[in-house]
Amino acid sequence: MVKAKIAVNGYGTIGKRVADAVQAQDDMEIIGVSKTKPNYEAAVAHQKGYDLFAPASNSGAFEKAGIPLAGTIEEMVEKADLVVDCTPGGIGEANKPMYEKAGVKAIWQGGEDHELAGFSFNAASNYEGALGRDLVRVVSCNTTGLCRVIYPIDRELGVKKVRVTLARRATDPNDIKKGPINAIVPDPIKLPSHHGPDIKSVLPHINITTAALKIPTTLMHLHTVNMEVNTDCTAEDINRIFSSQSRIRFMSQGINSTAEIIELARDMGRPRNDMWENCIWPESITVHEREFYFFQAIHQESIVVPETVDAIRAMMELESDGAKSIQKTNKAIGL
Ligand SMILES: NC(=O)C1=CN([C@@H]2O[C@H](COP(=O)(O)OP(=O)(O)OC[C@H]3O[C@@H](n4cnc5c(N)ncnc54)[C@H](O)[C@@H]3O)[C@@H](O)[C@H]2O)C=CC1
Ligand SMILES: O=C(OP(=O)(O)O)[C@H](O)COP(=O)(O)O
Repeated sequence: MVKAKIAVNGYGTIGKRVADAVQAQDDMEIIGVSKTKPNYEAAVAHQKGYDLFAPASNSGAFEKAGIPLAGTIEEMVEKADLVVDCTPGGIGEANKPMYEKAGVKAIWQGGEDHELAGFSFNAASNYEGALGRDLVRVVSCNTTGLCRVIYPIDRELGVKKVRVTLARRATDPNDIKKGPINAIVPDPIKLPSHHGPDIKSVLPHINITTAALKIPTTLMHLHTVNMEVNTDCTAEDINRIFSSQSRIRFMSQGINSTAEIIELARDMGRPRNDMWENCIWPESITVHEREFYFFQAIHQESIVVPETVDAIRAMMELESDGAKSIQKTNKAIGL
């Protein structure tokens, strides 16, 4: 089988995980990853066998550091069928002309606006809409986590409205630049947070409002979700619907915190302690009339990774059935 040629532009928190997940599939392969600076991540990418590309202006720094380059970012893009842009939020937009010039398909992550790609993706919610597309945005980690629960509930019970409060991790574990250290920050102060409008970019008919806070932790986000549905239901019904989703995992056996979820991922031998699934506490599912509540935790560093693989498969038309792609992706990465 000829594999789809995938490049990762921006080998950071998301990019390195996307590269490994793509490489684990049998219908796509990584032809290169890019770094701007010759740091430890660049060295590890090289050790792993990835061809490394960098801006032409920085090639001297790589040479000095003894990290071999395979070429410039432009040359990497030319070689690819599809580029996954994993540069920091707001940076990826400037790369659009380069992708268009090379005639390659492109995926951006949730730090970019919906309008950049014109199509926002979540595998369970709208896989078929991405078939054959040239440009797609995979929505952010929190938005992905919300789409995964809203879509199946809407399909089975009809969603009347959703209200979510998100406690967002302040920054990623490797990031020494950002805080807060000793504060809880309404972020943004003006409601709604971007997550509600982003959900509507995937599921336009959902009535949703979101409020978000940043808290001094790096491990995971935690959502308090409140949904009103159009059909009478019990906690068992909600539990059954969530149980049918392969990317939802129930938390039990003494797991009462995000810290223990990460320890579980470590104990399971997950790469980089990644928890690709939404982590829902079934005990928290509480139904009152047609309204219910629950808590879920979201591992921000990894949740969008399987979705990105599915987005590639849809755009490259390697599989027309979303459910089959989800299954294939899960199996290859060990989910
Ligand atoms: N970290 C997270 O929790 C999540 C991030 N996202 C989104 O994923 C995207 C990437 O975020 P992260 O991986 O966290 O960022 P990051 O800062 O960890 O990694 C970005 C990488 O891009 C490189 N880079 C910077 N400028 C570049 C340029 N002009 N050309 C090529 N490479 C460049 C950096 O050196 C770094 O290796 C953003 O849109 C973000 O909003 C989505 C879900 C979760
Ligand atoms: O996509 C994410 O969060 P989000 O869904 O709250 O935008 C990631 O955790 C990145 O968030 P950041 O913009 O705080 O680094």
